[in-house]
Amino acid sequence: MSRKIVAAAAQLGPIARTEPRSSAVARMLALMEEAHRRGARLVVFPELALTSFFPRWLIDDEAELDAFYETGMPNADTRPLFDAAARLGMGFYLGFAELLTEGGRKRRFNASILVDPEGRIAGRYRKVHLPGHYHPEDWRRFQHLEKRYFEHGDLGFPVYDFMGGKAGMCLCNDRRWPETFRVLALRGAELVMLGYNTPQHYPQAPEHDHLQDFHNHLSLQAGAYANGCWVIGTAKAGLEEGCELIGGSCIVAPTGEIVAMAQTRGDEVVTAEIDLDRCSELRKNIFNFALHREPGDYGPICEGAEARAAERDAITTASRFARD
Ligand SMILES: C[C@@H](NC(N)=O)C(=O)O
Repeated sequence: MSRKIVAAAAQLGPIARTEPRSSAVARMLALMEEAHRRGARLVVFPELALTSFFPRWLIDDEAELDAFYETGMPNADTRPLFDAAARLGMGFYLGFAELLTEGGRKRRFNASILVDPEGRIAGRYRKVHLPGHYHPEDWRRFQHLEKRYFEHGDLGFPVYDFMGGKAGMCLCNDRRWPETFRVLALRGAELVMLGYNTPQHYPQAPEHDHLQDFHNHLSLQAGAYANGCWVIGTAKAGLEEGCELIGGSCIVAPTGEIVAMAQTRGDEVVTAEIDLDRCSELRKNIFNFALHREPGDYGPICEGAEARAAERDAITTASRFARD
């Protein structure tokens, strides 16, 4: 049976700090309808797709911070996306900030979900590689406080049976780490979906600003090729609250070739037919893991896990939000 589906990357332009979720959702619904008109059955939205990219601000007021998070999914604001999925017979990926209370403690994650064409949640992911910093740094033009506002994702990199194939998720900075794609591929992922918010300006090395689009595509294309999987990467793009975000949303074939790419930094849909059976072109040949991979020589990749967890715990303990 053919495993071809038309898929879409649904790029969003900037979302203002005051823009209500209802407006962001209306924009996403319009993109979903457009993707549907082009025959798409799957649509990938960005990271933190419902709000402005709030880690760029130091937000001391806890209620103000909480307002950027979702405490349940679906909720009144996002219900229309789930209803549209069922009505149009389309699956989707959505990135959002997740807030839950466990054991009397607030837990915050940079999260994503997979929703199936019946409008049901079929998979969850919480961002593993959190970039940026914990303490505000005045020298920056804008902050990147993901380490302050999110815990390290506690789900690892799960893979789900989804729309006739095996699918995995990641979020933004995760794509720069080859381990993300490799772990997903070792679990059988044929399609990896991700959303991103990537500033054009990289404060620690501004001499790399002109390379941001290149590094984005380098990571996505290498991830696809070295693991023989399809990759769909979707940006929140454009000038958002004074911070320029790259676009370049794209669909990458298992050969590493970009087969569709956004041309703007605004709301834009790009589509391509993805044939999940094409993964075997790589996985049965140059990247036949069973035949050619040499895990016995990869030891250092997994060393230091306990020390790293202890470092993270120390930061979490220092967090006044976590203490509350
Ligand atoms: C800077 C960082 N942004 C993100 N949202 O993870 C990245 O693109 O790697």
